Amino acid sequence: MNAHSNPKPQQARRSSALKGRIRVPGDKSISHRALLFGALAVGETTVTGLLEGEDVIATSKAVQALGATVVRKGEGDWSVRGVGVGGFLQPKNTLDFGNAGTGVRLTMGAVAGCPIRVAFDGDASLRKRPMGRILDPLKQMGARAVEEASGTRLPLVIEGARDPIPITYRTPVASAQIKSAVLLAGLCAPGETTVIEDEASRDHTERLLTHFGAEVVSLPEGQHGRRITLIGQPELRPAPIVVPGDPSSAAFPIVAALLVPGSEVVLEGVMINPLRIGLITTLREMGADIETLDSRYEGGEDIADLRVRASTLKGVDVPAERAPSMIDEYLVLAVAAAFATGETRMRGLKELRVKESDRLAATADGLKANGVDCEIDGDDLIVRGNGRAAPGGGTVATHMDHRLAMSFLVLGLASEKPVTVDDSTFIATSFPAFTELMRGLGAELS
Ligand SMILES: O=C(O)C1=C[C@@H](OP(=O)(O)O)[C@@H](O)[C@H](O)C1
Ligand SMILES: C=C(OP(=O)(O)O)C(=O)O
Repeated sequence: MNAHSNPKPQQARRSSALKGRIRVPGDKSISHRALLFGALAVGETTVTGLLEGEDVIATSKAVQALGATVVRKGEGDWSVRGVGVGGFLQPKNTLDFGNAGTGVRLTMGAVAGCPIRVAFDGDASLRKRPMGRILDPLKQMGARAVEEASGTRLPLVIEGARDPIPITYRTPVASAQIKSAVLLAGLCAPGETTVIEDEASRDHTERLLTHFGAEVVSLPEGQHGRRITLIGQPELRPAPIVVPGDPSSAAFPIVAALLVPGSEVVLEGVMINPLRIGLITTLREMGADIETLDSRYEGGEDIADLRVRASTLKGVDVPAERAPSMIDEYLVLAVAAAFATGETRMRGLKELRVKESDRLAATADGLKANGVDCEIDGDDLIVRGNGRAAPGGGTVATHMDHRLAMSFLVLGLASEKPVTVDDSTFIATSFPAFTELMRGLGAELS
Protein backbone atom coordinates (compact mmCIF):
# COMPACT_ATOMS: atom_id res chain seq x y z
CA MET A 1 0.00 0.00 0.00
CA ASN A 2 1.18 3.52 -0.65
CA ALA A 3 -0.28 6.41 1.32
CA HIS A 4 1.35 8.80 -1.15
CA SER A 5 -0.22 8.20 -4.50
CA ASN A 6 0.53 11.72 -5.75
CA PRO A 7 4.26 12.45 -5.85
CA LYS A 8 5.11 16.02 -4.86
CA PRO A 9 8.38 17.30 -6.31
CA GLN A 10 10.23 19.91 -4.26
CA GLN A 11 13.10 22.24 -5.11
CA ALA A 12 15.86 23.76 -3.00
CA ARG A 13 17.92 26.75 -4.14
CA ARG A 14 21.01 28.50 -2.93
CA SER A 15 20.10 30.31 0.29
CA SER A 16 21.59 33.16 2.23
CA ALA A 17 22.94 32.46 5.74
CA LEU A 18 20.68 30.21 7.83
CA LYS A 19 20.02 31.70 11.27
CA GLY A 20 17.93 30.83 14.30
CA ARG A 21 17.07 28.31 17.01
CA ILE A 22 14.99 25.23 16.32
CA ARG A 23 13.78 22.12 18.07
CA VAL A 24 13.82 19.01 15.91
CA PRO A 25 11.04 16.43 16.33
CA GLY A 26 11.15 13.59 18.86
CA ASP A 27 13.38 10.62 18.19
CA LYS A 28 11.76 8.09 15.88
CA SER A 29 13.38 5.02 17.46
CA ILE A 30 12.27 6.01 20.96
CA SER A 31 8.79 7.03 19.77
CA HIS A 32 8.08 3.59 18.26
CA ARG A 33 9.36 1.92 21.43
CA ALA A 34 7.39 4.23 23.75
CA LEU A 35 4.14 3.10 22.13
CA LEU A 36 5.06 -0.55 21.86
CA PHE A 37 6.49 -0.94 25.35
CA GLY A 38 3.65 1.17 26.80
CA ALA A 39 1.29 -1.34 25.16
CA LEU A 40 3.11 -4.16 27.01
CA ALA A 41 2.98 -2.49 30.42
CA VAL A 42 0.12 -2.89 32.87
CA GLY A 43 -1.52 0.52 33.29
CA GLU A 44 -1.05 3.94 31.72
CA THR A 45 2.20 5.26 30.25
CA THR A 46 2.36 8.95 29.38
CA VAL A 47 4.62 10.05 26.53
CA THR A 48 5.70 13.63 25.85
CA GLY A 49 7.49 14.80 22.72
CA LEU A 50 6.33 11.81 20.65
CA LEU A 51 7.24 12.08 16.97
CA GLU A 52 3.95 12.43 15.11
CA GLY A 53 5.38 11.17 11.83
CA GLU A 54 3.63 8.60 9.65
CA ASP A 55 5.93 5.73 10.70
CA VAL A 56 5.10 6.22 14.37
CA ILE A 57 1.39 6.74 13.69
CA ALA A 58 1.41 3.32 11.97
CA THR A 59 2.83 1.79 15.17
CA SER A 60 0.19 3.57 17.27
CA LYS A 61 -2.55 2.02 15.11
CA ALA A 62 -0.92 -1.40 15.30
CA VAL A 63 -0.75 -1.46 19.11
CA GLN A 64 -4.38 -0.36 19.28
CA ALA A 65 -5.34 -3.23 16.97
CA LEU A 66 -3.44 -5.51 19.37
CA GLY A 67 -5.55 -4.35 22.33
CA ALA A 68 -3.83 -1.28 23.82
CA THR A 69 -5.67 2.00 24.30
CA VAL A 70 -3.83 4.95 22.79
CA VAL A 71 -4.98 8.54 23.29
CA ARG A 72 -3.51 11.71 21.80
CA LYS A 73 -3.93 14.40 24.44
CA GLY A 74 -2.16 17.26 22.68
CA GLU A 75 0.77 17.88 20.34
CA GLY A 76 3.33 15.20 21.17
CA ASP A 77 1.44 14.27 24.37
CA TRP A 78 0.12 10.75 24.24
CA SER A 79 -1.01 8.11 26.67
CA VAL A 80 -0.94 4.34 26.25
CA ARG A 81 -2.87 1.92 28.42
CA GLY A 82 -1.17 -1.43 28.02
CA VAL A 83 -2.33 -5.03 28.17
CA GLY A 84 0.74 -6.53 29.87
CA VAL A 85 3.44 -8.87 28.58
CA GLY A 86 1.79 -11.72 26.64
CA GLY A 87 -1.57 -9.95 26.65
CA PHE A 88 -1.85 -8.89 23.01
CA LEU A 89 -5.17 -9.78 21.38
CA GLN A 90 -5.55 -11.15 17.88
CA PRO A 91 -6.16 -8.17 15.55
CA LYS A 92 -9.11 -8.32 13.15
CA ASN A 93 -7.22 -6.89 10.19
CA THR A 94 -3.77 -6.83 8.65
CA LEU A 95 -1.37 -4.46 10.44
CA ASP A 96 -0.20 -2.00 7.79
CA PHE A 97 3.12 -0.37 8.70
CA GLY A 98 3.40 1.81 5.62
CA ASN A 99 7.09 2.77 5.20
CA ALA A 100 8.23 1.82 8.73
CA GLY A 101 10.88 -0.87 9.08
CA THR A 102 11.34 -0.30 12.81
CA GLY A 103 7.59 -0.45 13.47
CA VAL A 104 7.00 -3.71 11.63
CA ARG A 105 10.11 -5.53 12.83
CA LEU A 106 9.73 -4.65 16.50
CA THR A 107 6.04 -5.51 16.45
CA MET A 108 6.82 -8.88 14.86
CA GLY A 109 9.07 -9.58 17.84
CA ALA A 110 6.44 -8.42 20.31
CA VAL A 111 3.72 -10.71 18.89
CA ALA A 112 6.01 -13.72 18.38
CA GLY A 113 5.65 -14.80 22.00
CA CYS A 114 1.83 -14.44 22.10
CA PRO A 115 -0.55 -17.22 20.95
CA ILE A 116 -2.10 -15.09 18.21
CA ARG A 117 -2.00 -14.93 14.42
CA VAL A 118 -1.06 -11.55 12.97
CA ALA A 119 -0.85 -10.41 9.33
CA PHE A 120 1.75 -7.74 8.49
CA ASP A 121 2.06 -5.54 5.43
CA GLY A 122 3.60 -2.29 4.30
CA ASP A 123 4.07 -0.03 1.29
CA ALA A 124 6.02 -0.89 -1.85
CA SER A 125 9.31 0.15 -0.21
CA LEU A 126 8.74 -1.94 2.95
CA ARG A 127 7.64 -4.92 0.83
CA LYS A 128 11.12 -5.01 -0.70
CA ARG A 129 12.96 -5.11 2.62
CA PRO A 130 14.33 -8.34 4.12
CA MET A 131 12.30 -9.85 6.95
CA GLY A 132 14.16 -13.17 7.14
CA ARG A 133 16.65 -11.54 9.54
CA ILE A 134 13.76 -11.13 12.00
CA LEU A 135 11.91 -14.37 11.20
CA ASP A 136 14.99 -16.60 11.69
CA PRO A 137 15.42 -15.95 15.43
CA LEU A 138 11.66 -15.72 16.03
CA LYS A 139 11.21 -19.19 14.51
CA GLN A 140 13.92 -20.50 16.84
CA MET A 141 11.81 -19.11 19.67
CA GLY A 142 8.79 -21.11 18.52
CA ALA A 143 6.89 -18.67 16.30
CA ARG A 144 5.72 -19.74 12.86
CA ALA A 145 5.96 -17.51 9.82
CA VAL A 146 3.51 -18.06 7.04
CA GLU A 147 5.17 -16.37 4.14
CA GLU A 148 2.72 -15.11 1.58
CA ALA A 149 5.00 -13.30 -0.80
CA SER A 150 8.08 -14.80 -2.39
CA GLY A 151 11.05 -15.25 -0.08
CA THR A 152 10.80 -13.62 3.30
CA ARG A 153 9.20 -10.34 2.31
CA LEU A 154 5.93 -8.69 3.33
CA PRO A 155 3.04 -9.38 3.27
CA LEU A 156 3.33 -12.23 5.73
CA VAL A 157 1.61 -13.77 8.72
CA ILE A 158 3.17 -14.67 12.04
CA GLU A 159 1.69 -17.26 14.36
CA GLY A 160 3.06 -16.54 17.80
CA ALA A 161 4.44 -19.29 20.02
CA ARG A 162 2.21 -20.81 22.71
CA ASP A 163 5.30 -21.71 24.75
CA PRO A 164 8.06 -19.34 23.63
CA ILE A 165 11.60 -20.64 23.99
CA PRO A 166 14.34 -18.36 25.35
CA ILE A 167 17.41 -18.37 23.09
CA THR A 168 20.92 -17.00 22.79
CA TYR A 169 21.22 -15.31 19.44
CA ARG A 170 24.19 -13.73 17.69
CA THR A 171 22.91 -11.18 15.19
CA PRO A 172 24.33 -11.63 11.67
CA VAL A 173 24.54 -7.83 11.20
CA ALA A 174 24.64 -4.99 13.71
CA SER A 175 20.95 -4.17 13.85
CA ALA A 176 18.94 -2.69 16.68
CA GLN A 177 15.80 -3.91 14.93
CA ILE A 178 16.90 -7.57 15.06
CA LYS A 179 18.17 -7.20 18.64
CA SER A 180 14.93 -5.54 19.73
CA ALA A 181 12.68 -8.11 18.02
CA VAL A 182 14.46 -10.97 19.85
CA LEU A 183 14.34 -9.17 23.21
CA LEU A 184 10.64 -8.33 22.76
CA ALA A 185 9.84 -11.97 21.97
CA GLY A 186 12.00 -12.89 24.97
CA LEU A 187 9.68 -10.91 27.24
CA CYS A 188 7.16 -13.75 26.94
CA ALA A 189 9.69 -16.58 27.32
CA PRO A 190 10.64 -18.08 30.70
CA GLY A 191 14.30 -17.57 31.68
CA GLU A 192 17.09 -15.73 29.93
CA THR A 193 17.05 -14.47 26.35
CA THR A 194 20.45 -13.24 25.19
CA VAL A 195 21.43 -11.27 22.11
CA ILE A 196 25.09 -10.95 21.12
CA GLU A 197 26.14 -8.31 18.64
CA ASP A 198 29.65 -7.87 17.26
CA GLU A 199 29.15 -4.12 16.84
CA ALA A 200 26.99 -2.29 19.37
CA SER A 201 23.76 -0.93 17.86
CA ARG A 202 21.50 1.74 19.38
CA ASP A 203 20.47 0.71 22.90
CA HIS A 204 17.05 2.35 23.33
CA THR A 205 15.29 -1.00 23.83
CA GLU A 206 17.61 -1.95 26.67
CA ARG A 207 17.28 1.47 28.31
CA LEU A 208 13.51 1.60 28.03
CA LEU A 209 12.88 -1.97 29.17
CA THR A 210 14.97 -1.18 32.25
CA HIS A 211 12.96 2.04 32.70
CA PHE A 212 9.79 -0.13 32.74
CA GLY A 213 11.23 -2.44 35.41
CA ALA A 214 12.56 -5.36 33.35
CA GLU A 215 15.89 -6.96 34.27
CA VAL A 216 18.32 -6.35 31.40
CA VAL A 217 22.08 -6.77 31.64
CA SER A 218 24.31 -5.41 28.88
CA LEU A 219 28.00 -6.38 28.91
CA PRO A 220 30.85 -5.62 26.51
CA GLU A 221 31.56 -8.38 23.97
CA GLY A 222 34.82 -8.39 22.01
CA GLN A 223 36.19 -5.07 20.79
CA HIS A 224 33.01 -3.21 19.81
CA GLY A 225 30.15 -5.56 20.68
CA ARG A 226 27.60 -6.17 23.44
CA ARG A 227 25.97 -9.21 25.08
CA ILE A 228 22.50 -8.30 26.27
CA THR A 229 20.51 -10.60 28.53
CA LEU A 230 16.86 -10.16 29.48
CA ILE A 231 15.04 -12.09 32.20
CA GLY A 232 11.72 -13.12 30.68
CA GLN A 233 8.14 -12.74 31.88
CA PRO A 234 8.59 -9.51 33.83
CA GLU A 235 5.67 -7.33 34.74
CA LEU A 236 6.35 -4.08 32.92
CA ARG A 237 5.39 -1.06 35.02
CA PRO A 238 4.29 2.09 33.24
CA ALA A 239 6.78 4.93 33.57
CA PRO A 240 6.56 8.35 31.92
CA ILE A 241 8.63 8.79 28.77
CA VAL A 242 10.09 12.09 27.58
CA VAL A 243 11.22 11.68 23.97
CA PRO A 244 14.42 13.62 23.18
CA GLY A 245 15.12 15.38 19.87
CA ASP A 246 16.06 13.00 17.06
CA PRO A 247 19.75 13.22 16.09
CA SER A 248 18.92 11.62 12.73
CA SER A 249 16.51 14.49 11.95
CA ALA A 250 18.92 17.06 13.41
CA ALA A 251 21.46 15.86 10.83
CA PHE A 252 19.72 17.83 8.04
CA PRO A 253 19.75 21.32 9.61
CA ILE A 254 23.24 20.59 10.99
CA VAL A 255 24.70 19.87 7.55
CA ALA A 256 22.70 22.71 5.95
CA ALA A 257 24.14 25.18 8.49
CA LEU A 258 27.68 23.89 7.88
CA LEU A 259 27.38 24.28 4.10
CA VAL A 260 25.49 27.56 3.66
CA PRO A 261 28.07 30.34 4.13
CA GLY A 262 27.57 32.63 7.14
CA SER A 263 25.06 30.34 8.89
CA GLU A 264 24.69 29.98 12.65
CA VAL A 265 21.95 27.71 13.98
CA VAL A 266 21.19 26.33 17.44
CA LEU A 267 19.35 23.02 17.74
CA GLU A 268 17.74 22.52 21.13
CA GLY A 269 17.41 19.25 23.06
CA VAL A 270 19.12 16.85 20.64
CA MET A 271 19.81 13.35 21.96
CA ILE A 272 23.57 12.70 22.11
CA ASN A 273 23.48 9.00 23.02
CA PRO A 274 27.00 7.78 22.11
CA LEU A 275 25.50 5.06 19.90
CA ARG A 276 23.76 7.70 17.75
CA ILE A 277 26.32 10.43 17.17
CA GLY A 278 28.75 9.00 14.64
CA LEU A 279 27.77 11.79 12.25
CA ILE A 280 28.75 14.54 14.70
CA THR A 281 32.08 12.81 15.40
CA THR A 282 32.75 12.54 11.66
CA LEU A 283 31.73 16.10 10.83
CA ARG A 284 34.00 17.38 13.61
CA GLU A 285 36.88 15.37 12.12
CA MET A 286 36.11 17.12 8.83
CA GLY A 287 36.51 20.49 10.55
CA ALA A 288 32.89 21.28 11.41
CA ASP A 289 32.20 23.89 14.06
CA ILE A 290 29.60 22.09 16.18
CA GLU A 291 29.54 23.19 19.79
CA THR A 292 27.81 21.18 22.51
CA LEU A 293 25.97 23.53 24.87
CA ASP A 294 24.22 22.64 28.10
CA SER A 295 24.63 18.84 28.11
CA ARG A 296 22.06 17.31 30.43
CA TYR A 297 20.40 14.01 31.28
CA GLU A 298 16.67 13.91 30.64
CA GLY A 299 14.24 11.03 30.29
CA GLY A 300 17.00 8.40 30.48
CA GLU A 301 19.13 9.89 27.67
CA ASP A 302 21.93 12.45 27.35
CA ILE A 303 20.77 15.50 25.44
CA ALA A 304 22.31 18.85 24.56
CA ASP A 305 21.79 22.00 22.55
CA LEU A 306 24.07 22.12 19.52
CA ARG A 307 25.41 25.36 18.02
CA VAL A 308 26.46 24.91 14.40
CA ARG A 309 28.38 27.49 12.38
CA ALA A 310 29.20 27.37 8.66
CA SER A 311 32.58 25.65 8.25
CA THR A 312 35.24 24.75 5.74
CA LEU A 313 35.35 20.96 5.54
CA LYS A 314 38.03 18.47 4.49
CA GLY A 315 37.60 14.88 3.32
CA VAL A 316 38.08 12.04 5.85
CA ASP A 317 38.14 8.26 6.03
CA VAL A 318 35.13 6.97 7.98
CA PRO A 319 35.83 3.55 9.55
CA ALA A 320 33.33 0.71 9.03
CA GLU A 321 32.92 0.15 12.77
CA ARG A 322 31.36 3.60 13.08
CA ALA A 323 28.47 2.62 10.80
CA PRO A 324 25.95 1.47 13.45
CA SER A 325 26.21 4.84 15.22
CA MET A 326 25.33 6.78 12.06
CA ILE A 327 23.64 4.25 9.82
CA ASP A 328 20.84 6.64 8.76
CA GLU A 329 23.16 9.64 8.35
CA TYR A 330 25.46 8.57 5.50
CA LEU A 331 23.25 10.17 2.86
CA VAL A 332 23.57 13.63 4.34
CA LEU A 333 27.24 13.01 5.20
CA ALA A 334 27.82 12.28 1.50
CA VAL A 335 26.22 15.66 0.73
CA ALA A 336 28.60 17.36 3.20
CA ALA A 337 31.53 15.48 1.61
CA ALA A 338 30.59 16.93 -1.80
CA PHE A 339 31.53 20.40 -0.45
CA ALA A 340 34.71 19.30 1.35
CA THR A 341 38.23 19.48 0.00
CA GLY A 342 39.53 16.05 -0.96
CA GLU A 343 38.26 12.52 -0.76
CA THR A 344 35.84 11.16 1.82
CA ARG A 345 35.67 7.37 1.96
CA MET A 346 32.75 5.92 3.90
CA ARG A 347 33.50 2.28 4.60
CA GLY A 348 31.32 -0.76 5.15
CA LEU A 349 27.94 0.50 3.97
CA LYS A 350 26.39 -2.82 2.97
CA GLU A 351 23.35 -2.26 5.20
CA LEU A 352 22.46 0.89 3.26
CA ARG A 353 21.33 -1.34 0.41
CA VAL A 354 18.35 -2.67 2.42
CA LYS A 355 16.85 0.50 3.84
CA GLU A 356 13.80 2.37 2.48
CA SER A 357 15.71 2.30 -0.83
CA ASP A 358 19.13 1.06 -1.92
CA ARG A 359 20.67 4.12 -0.32
CA LEU A 360 24.16 3.37 -1.53
CA ALA A 361 23.18 3.36 -5.20
CA ALA A 362 20.59 6.13 -4.85
CA THR A 363 22.99 8.49 -3.06
CA ALA A 364 25.67 7.98 -5.71
CA ASP A 365 23.08 8.50 -8.48
CA GLY A 366 21.80 11.70 -6.84
CA LEU A 367 25.31 13.09 -6.40
CA LYS A 368 26.22 12.31 -10.01
CA ALA A 369 23.00 13.93 -11.25
CA ASN A 370 24.26 17.10 -9.51
CA GLY A 371 27.77 17.07 -10.92
CA VAL A 372 29.51 15.58 -7.86
CA ASP A 373 32.44 13.21 -8.38
CA CYS A 374 31.73 9.96 -6.53
CA GLU A 375 31.97 6.19 -6.86
CA ILE A 376 30.93 2.99 -5.12
CA ASP A 377 33.85 0.67 -4.39
CA GLY A 378 32.54 -2.63 -2.99
CA ASP A 379 30.59 -1.55 0.10
CA ASP A 380 32.36 1.82 0.34
CA LEU A 381 31.13 5.16 -0.95
CA ILE A 382 33.79 7.61 -2.10
CA VAL A 383 32.97 11.28 -2.63
CA ARG A 384 35.52 13.74 -4.00
CA GLY A 385 34.93 17.40 -3.33
CA ASN A 386 37.02 20.36 -4.41
CA GLY A 387 36.12 22.64 -1.53
CA ARG A 388 33.65 24.62 -3.63
CA ALA A 389 29.87 24.51 -3.88
CA ALA A 390 28.54 21.44 -5.69
CA PRO A 391 27.26 22.28 -9.20
CA GLY A 392 23.65 21.11 -8.55
CA GLY A 393 21.04 21.51 -11.28
CA GLY A 394 19.89 17.88 -11.18
CA THR A 395 16.68 16.03 -10.37
CA VAL A 396 16.99 13.26 -7.82
CA ALA A 397 14.94 10.05 -7.73
CA THR A 398 13.96 9.52 -4.08
CA HIS A 399 12.53 5.95 -4.28
CA MET A 400 9.99 6.43 -1.43
CA ASP A 401 12.88 7.34 0.88
CA HIS A 402 12.48 10.32 3.25
CA ARG A 403 16.22 10.63 3.96
CA LEU A 404 17.14 10.79 0.29
CA ALA A 405 14.61 13.60 -0.21
CA MET A 406 15.86 15.65 2.76
CA SER A 407 19.56 15.05 2.00
CA PHE A 408 19.31 16.30 -1.56
CA LEU A 409 17.21 19.29 -0.56
CA VAL A 410 20.10 20.18 1.79
CA LEU A 411 22.48 19.83 -1.18
CA GLY A 412 20.35 22.32 -3.14
CA LEU A 413 20.49 24.95 -0.36
CA ALA A 414 24.22 25.37 -0.94
CA SER A 415 24.85 24.27 -4.53
CA GLU A 416 25.32 26.59 -7.52
CA LYS A 417 22.10 25.61 -9.29
CA PRO A 418 18.80 24.47 -7.71
CA VAL A 419 18.26 20.81 -6.89
CA THR A 420 14.90 19.10 -7.40
CA VAL A 421 13.70 15.93 -5.67
CA ASP A 422 11.03 13.98 -7.53
CA ASP A 423 8.90 13.31 -4.44
CA SER A 424 8.93 14.98 -1.04
CA THR A 425 5.85 13.27 0.41
CA PHE A 426 7.81 10.59 2.30
CA ILE A 427 9.50 13.27 4.42
CA ALA A 428 6.31 13.05 6.51
CA THR A 429 7.32 9.57 7.70
CA SER A 430 10.01 10.95 10.03
CA PHE A 431 10.09 14.78 9.88
CA PRO A 432 6.70 16.27 8.94
CA ALA A 433 7.76 19.84 9.84
CA PHE A 434 11.02 19.69 7.84
CA THR A 435 10.10 22.29 5.20
CA GLU A 436 8.53 24.69 7.71
CA LEU A 437 11.47 24.48 10.15
CA MET A 438 14.07 24.90 7.42
CA ARG A 439 12.21 27.84 5.87
CA GLY A 440 12.12 29.41 9.34
CA LEU A 441 15.93 29.38 9.28
CA GLY A 442 15.93 31.05 5.87
CA ALA A 443 16.14 28.01 3.58
CA GLU A 444 14.87 28.57 0.03
CA LEU A 445 12.58 25.58 -0.39
CA SER A 446 9.71 25.70 -2.85
O1 LIG B 1 15.98 0.18 15.95
C1 LIG B 1 15.77 1.27 15.39
O2 LIG B 1 15.02 2.13 15.87
C2 LIG B 1 16.46 1.55 14.10
C3 LIG B 1 17.52 0.78 13.72
C4 LIG B 1 18.26 0.96 12.45
O3 LIG B 1 17.94 -0.11 11.59
P1 LIG B 1 18.71 -1.52 11.63
O4 LIG B 1 18.38 -2.22 12.86
O5 LIG B 1 18.17 -2.25 10.43
O6 LIG B 1 20.17 -1.18 11.49
C5 LIG B 1 17.92 2.28 11.78
O7 LIG B 1 18.35 2.25 10.44
C6 LIG B 1 16.47 2.60 11.85
O8 LIG B 1 16.19 3.85 11.27
C7 LIG B 1 15.98 2.66 13.29
C1 LIG C 1 15.97 3.11 8.08
C2 LIG C 1 15.08 3.94 8.59
O1 LIG C 1 13.90 3.59 9.19
P1 LIG C 1 13.11 2.22 9.24
O2 LIG C 1 14.09 1.08 9.17
O3 LIG C 1 12.36 2.28 10.51
O4 LIG C 1 12.16 2.22 8.06
C3 LIG C 1 15.32 5.40 8.61
O5 LIG C 1 14.53 6.12 9.25
O6 LIG C 1 16.29 5.90 8.00
